Parts: sequence; structure tokens; C-alpha cells
Amino acid sequence: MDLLLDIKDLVVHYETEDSDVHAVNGIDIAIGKKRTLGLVGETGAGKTTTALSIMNLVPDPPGVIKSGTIKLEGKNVLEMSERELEEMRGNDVAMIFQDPMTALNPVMTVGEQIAESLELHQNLTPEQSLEKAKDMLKLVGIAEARANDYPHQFSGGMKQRVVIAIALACSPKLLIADEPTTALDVTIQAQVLELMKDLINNRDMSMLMITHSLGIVAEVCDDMAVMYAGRIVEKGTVDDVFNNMRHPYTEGLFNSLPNLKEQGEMLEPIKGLMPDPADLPPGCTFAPRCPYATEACSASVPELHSVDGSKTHFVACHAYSRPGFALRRNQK
Ligand SMILES: Nc1ncnc2c1ncn2[C@@H]1O[C@H](COP(=O)(O)OP(=O)(O)OP(=O)(O)O)[C@@H](O)[C@H]1O
Ligand code: NI
Repeated sequence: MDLLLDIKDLVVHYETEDSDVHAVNGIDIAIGKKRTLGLVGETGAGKTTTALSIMNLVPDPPGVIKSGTIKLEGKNVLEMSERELEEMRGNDVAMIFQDPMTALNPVMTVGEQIAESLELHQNLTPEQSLEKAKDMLKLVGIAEARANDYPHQFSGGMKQRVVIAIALACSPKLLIADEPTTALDVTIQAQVLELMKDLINNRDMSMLMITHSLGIVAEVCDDMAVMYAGRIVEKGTVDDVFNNMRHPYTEGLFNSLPNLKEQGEMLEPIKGLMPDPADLPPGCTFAPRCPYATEACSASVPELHSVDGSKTHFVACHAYSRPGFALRRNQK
């Protein structure tokens, strides 16, 4: 696979006077060109921290990138100069967040805001920028006449479309979307996702989609990585993980989803809570909640290993060292 982004052994802590939060604990993830990777996991798993690291925007202090490399087309983001970083942000990588209002300026028209990003990154004249801004609006399904309106004149779904227009105006190679539809009505969510999917595909872009929702992963992603307490516990193509899942935590996520369970089966939410990343248990951090755990699970941290020799599918779980082990879901 031709890689756009290649993250290796990333470790990020938030260090304050009274705690040391181990937010990201040595993750490896890669995104191929024209591929969309879904990063899923419970709240506090370290998803946003991972995303911010890619743009070298982890707030410091308290954030400290302890180790790792983040290569964007071969160049390590963590070693870029301020100037290179500015070039990269907006031009190569754009990020959109859950709440569109945090990204929009209430006292500028939406047309001006899209144009501003174009002027900044693409050396266009103000007139050219405004023209292109109108094109971008049309692209996200908003009439160009609305370019002169202010954010408060738009609905939530339209605001998020404007944010998408700003993010895509400079044709970045990678779009990072952090829960981009959680703040929207359910009916609007599907439309916005559909739009993003089309735009990404038409422009040969790659995307990192951060979400709690396996439904969204199924809808828009090619590949997925399941994150738990700052580690990747399973990753593969969406097909690998949906049809041949291996990690007990992944199984737990699927069992706790109403829409993905077969009818008649009982929902079983995962018992307990994710451990506090300032106080992680030794060994496999999922062991305290895992229905399959034995003592060996707490003795050492399981490494990611290939599932049946697969080149795409990996799992980090000690249980597979037991002969014949299979998840309940996979037992025939
Ligand atoms: N600025 C900060 N200072 C201290 N701790 C932080 C800071 N930002 C995040 N954390 C902690 O780091 C851990 C990972 O947070 P992160 O936001 O990356 O998780 P997430 O998977 O994106 O969660 P969510 O799904 O809720 O957005 C959490 O325990 C969080 O409390
Ligand atoms: Ni987050």
C-alpha cells in the first residue's frame, strides 16, 4: 500500500504537577493514499490526542510527545520547523472538529472565511479567492448567494458544511475529522457523512475519521483501528474487523450496539470503565474488564501480531497464545 501517513511508536503524555496522563502509549497506524481510516474507541482513549499529534498541535504544556515518528509522505511532522508546519497545516492536512462553531468566526461572512484560507495558503488574489469560495460553497450544497451571510444565519448542518468547505478549499491530502457529525441531528448526520465521503473520493484524498460509532466506520471507512487506553488493540480493513474480529474489546463494542446486533440477541454493554490513563494497570489494560482474561494477561503488555498471517489484520491479545482460543462470536 502506498502510504500517505505513517505513525510509529507514538507516545504522548499530559504532564501536570499532580498527574502524568498516559494518553497515547506507543501506537502504530498508517493511512494509505486514497484510504479512509476509522479510529474508534471510548471517550478518553486518546483519539483526539493522536489527531492533534499529526498536526503537531498537542497543547504544550501540559502535552509532551515523548517519542515516535509521524511521517507525512515520508517527512517527519515532529521534526518540521515552524515554517514547514504552517505550510503543512491547511495545505497538506486539514482538521475538522465536532462543533462547527469553534471553527467559524461569528463576525465574518462564510464567503470571506473560505476565501481567507485560500488567500493564506494558495497565493490567490482576493477576487480569485472569493470566486473559488463560492465554488466551494456550491460543492458542499450551499447556494453561492449565501456567501455573504454570517454563520449564525445557518443551521448546524450547514455550518458543518461550511467548515468542510474551508477544510477542503486548499485541497489537502489528508482530512482529519474528529467526530464531525456528533453535534448534528441524526437525519443531518447521514447527509454530511455522505457529502464528506463523496468529496474525499472525488479528490483522491485520504481521511482519518475519529468516531465512537461503528456504524459510521461501516459507512465511510476502508480501514479501522480500535483504540483502548492509548493503545491500538486491533486494526485491519473494515472487512477484516467486522467479519473476523479478534479482540475481546472489539467484540464488546459490537455487543453493545443496538443496530449491529442481530435481532433477538440481548445487548451486553462492556462492564466497568476504561482505566484512568494517569493510573494504568500493568499488562493488558483491558484485562480488568475482559471476560476471557487470565492471570497471564496482566503480566505483560500484549504486542500487535498478525491474524493468521494476514498482511492487513492485527490484534494485541494474550488469549490467542492459548490453543484453540476463539471469541464467543467466532465459536461455531
Ligand atoms: N490538555 C490536557 N491536559 C490533561 N489531560 C488531557 C488533556 N487533553 C486530554 N487529556 C487526557 O488525555 C486522555 C486522552 O484524551 P483524548 O481527548 O485524546 O481522548 P479521546 O479518545 O479523543 O476522547 P473523546 O472521545 O472523549 O474525545 C484523557 O484521559 C484526557 O482526559
Ligand atoms: Ni476526542
